[in-house]
Amino acid sequence: MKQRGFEIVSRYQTADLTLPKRQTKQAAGYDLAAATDFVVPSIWRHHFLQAVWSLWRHGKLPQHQLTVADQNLKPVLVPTGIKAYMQPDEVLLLVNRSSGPFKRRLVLPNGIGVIDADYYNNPNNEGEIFVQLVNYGLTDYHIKQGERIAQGIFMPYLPADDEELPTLTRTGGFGSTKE
Ligand SMILES: O=c1ccn([C@H]2C[C@H](O)[C@@H](COP(=O)(O)OP(=O)(O)OP(=O)(O)O)O2)c(=O)[nH]1
Ligand SMILES: [Mg+2]
Repeated sequence: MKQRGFEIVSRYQTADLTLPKRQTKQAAGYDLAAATDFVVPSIWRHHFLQAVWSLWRHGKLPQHQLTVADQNLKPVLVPTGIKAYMQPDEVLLLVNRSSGPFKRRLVLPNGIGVIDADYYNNPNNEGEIFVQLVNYGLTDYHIKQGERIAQGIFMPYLPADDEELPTLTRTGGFGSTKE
């Protein structure tokens, strides 16, 4: 019987993606790769430097520039083309590779991505896993399709005593529960 694993989402069926793999015998994490080439802009290069320039020229940061900068500082969501199925009492934790910051200056701004069991096949995006990334390096980082950008670790999770059971059905991710 199928317990847990990965599948390719429909929109990438013809894109020649490979399913996440563990690299060594006792590796805990299944490496997830980018489904497309993707540029992760450096936060400094485009925004911080512009702000310093503006401060130097005008002695202040105009509000419109702050608004634009804030929008542009939003993390990118890198598609993996992969969805994960698992048991109802399991979760897939999405964590950075240690080489993320070390070699690429890439971090997951959410720390750990929580991929819930009920995200799988949700009606909004089929449960495709996205990796949120921020590039704190000085230059833009060009991810190549197939480059491993994060790893997923399957874990069991525990419910609290006497909880009021949730009734909501997941329809998507990234704030789909409206808060
Ligand atoms: O790095 C991530 C984190 C989450 N997700 C997906 C899977 C997860 O099941 C869903 C919701 O994640 P989470 O509960 O952490 O985010 P939220 O802001 O609470 O969104 P929601 O209101 O949809 O629960 O988004 C990803 O694809 N990548
Ligand atoms: Mg949530």
